[in-house]
Amino acid sequence: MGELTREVIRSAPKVLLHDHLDGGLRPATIVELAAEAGHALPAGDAEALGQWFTDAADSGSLERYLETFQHTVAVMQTAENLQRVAREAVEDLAADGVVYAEIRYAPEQHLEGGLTLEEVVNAVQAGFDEGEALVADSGRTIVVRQLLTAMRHQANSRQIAELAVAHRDTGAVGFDIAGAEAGYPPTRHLDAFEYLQRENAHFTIHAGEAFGLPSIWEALQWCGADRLGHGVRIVDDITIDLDGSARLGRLAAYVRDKRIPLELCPHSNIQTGAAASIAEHPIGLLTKLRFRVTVNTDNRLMSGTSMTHELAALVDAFGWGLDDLQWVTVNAMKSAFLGFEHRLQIINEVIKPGYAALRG
Ligand SMILES: O=c1[nH]cnc2c1ncn2[C@H]1C[C@H](O)[C@@H](CO)O1
Ligand SMILES: [Zn+2]
Repeated sequence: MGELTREVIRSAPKVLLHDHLDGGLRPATIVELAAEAGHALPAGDAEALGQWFTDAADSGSLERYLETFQHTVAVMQTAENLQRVAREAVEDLAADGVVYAEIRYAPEQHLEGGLTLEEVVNAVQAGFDEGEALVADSGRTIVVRQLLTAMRHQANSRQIAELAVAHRDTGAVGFDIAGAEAGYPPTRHLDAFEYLQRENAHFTIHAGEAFGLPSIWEALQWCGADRLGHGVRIVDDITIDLDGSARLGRLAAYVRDKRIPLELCPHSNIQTGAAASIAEHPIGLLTKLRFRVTVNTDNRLMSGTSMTHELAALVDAFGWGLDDLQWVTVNAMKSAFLGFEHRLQIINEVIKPGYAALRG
């Protein structure tokens, strides 16, 4: 589709469900805050630092990818810095045409400067509020909510789940677990997930990224996840016959039948070795098979990406058009943890009119 230039994709309304706050800082902000905090960086200027992050994250291993976060988390240890990073994330997403975003981070990783968990969540919320207001002043609109993540190798998930429930009416719409997947199955945190279910709360689980079907199965059938963070390895349960037809195993059929949202993050998967290239990424197959596909950035800094960049790559690789972009956007909005009426309002008043205007 010739008319789908980057500028058209940028101006199209987009919805982002899987974006890490500590994976999306501006390199210039890290340089400035690291100097103040006395934190040594692997590169001295913003451009070189941005390049260092994408190179270092490009290792083919999730564990090595995650090591780079030490340099972002190090500058997110005061309320002032957290608020700034959160505000800038909202501004950057709005400038990229994102109209709704759920941004996640692990509060337990931001206590080294003496903040309490409560203060961390409040500082991030202050940044989101400030960002939304600045964006509104500039004539755009964006709605941003928090997801609180617990680290899967730690033992704080129940406490973080309680924190998410405590802030459910003040900006936090859900919970997540993240970190190295192999060796840390989601059932380690069953207590947290059962608590959330009793509280009628929403959660997603990073599963099926660096580890395959057992992780997805546990996340859904033991833990009760509403969505799958990545979930890309559900393709391991799909067989393509010689005539090209697809056969779904029981788990893949369950995921599709139940419309379980897949928070796919194509460029991140290439960096961590979960996919070889965009053209070979399972998102092509999963879209054809009508899974509940959503497109996400994961870590804009480490993956050198944006929603526009992710979608442009899919347009190039799979010939996606405006209908496909609208489909993944509506899929994502339907799958958001925001209340139903608010989701519907964004679909009907922002997304659909936005795409209609682009069709001219
Ligand atoms: O793609 C990911 N898989 C697992 N863990 C991740 C991924 N991206 C970021 N994280 C981790 C590193 C961050 O410090 C943490 C909270 O955002 O989540
Ligand atoms: Zn992630």
